Amino acid sequence: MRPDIKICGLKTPEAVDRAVERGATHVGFIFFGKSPRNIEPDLAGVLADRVRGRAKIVAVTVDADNDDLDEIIALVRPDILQFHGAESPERVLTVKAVTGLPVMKAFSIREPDDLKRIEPYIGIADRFLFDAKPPVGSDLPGGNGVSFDWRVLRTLDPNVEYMLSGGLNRDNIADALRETGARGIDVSSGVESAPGVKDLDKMDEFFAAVERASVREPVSGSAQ
Ligand SMILES: O=C(O)c1ccccc1NCC(=O)[C@H](O)[C@H](O)COP(=O)(O)O
Repeated sequence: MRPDIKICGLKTPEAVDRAVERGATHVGFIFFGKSPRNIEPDLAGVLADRVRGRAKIVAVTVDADNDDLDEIIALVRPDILQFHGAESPERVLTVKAVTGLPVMKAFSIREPDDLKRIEPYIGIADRFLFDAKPPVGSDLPGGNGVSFDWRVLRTLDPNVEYMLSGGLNRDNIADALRETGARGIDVSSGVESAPGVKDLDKMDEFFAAVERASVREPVSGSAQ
């Protein structure tokens, strides 16, 4: 089955349009000043309006305070909040209660023990996003274009809903899907020509690779 596909860090109408034309189920906008993908909420709102109703609008923040979240929600009207910082389960619960929006909570993963950190969020976060640990010296908690060892997810409860993220690209997405069976995938650097610059051809190639991988997918567990 084709996974949900989130294209993250969009900044231009061309990139937003292409992502959704090619079948992105989610489009992500980054609100983090140090990121080359940072976008002002008013521009993100304009871009979101181009595809509203055709793809889920995801607002990505890092330990954002209430004022920043209020502004983003008012101007972007996201369908989902992605928390990519150290937001506590209590913070996730409070934001969900106040805003009525679902929250996808990101975790950086390197080894099996890292998965234990999701436990307090089960039943609270609506979905998880598993990303790689940032390289030493990186200013960014995400969008670093590095992968983690997907075999770590072998021990994960199959009922846990997550998006696989971190260093995905046209060349490794088939292996990633085969190894994890992820029902959602997320990409940023892998469809860029430079940090923060989406490459429409790379985006096309990524979607084509996902299609090929989804067609080849074995029908394990099926009687037919
Ligand atoms: O992408 C960023 O610049 C970013 C900055 C701060 C917090 C989160 C960020 N990205 C979040 C995402 O969902 C990315 O798509 C994810 O980390 C994967 O990125 P990549 O490894 O570049 O595909």
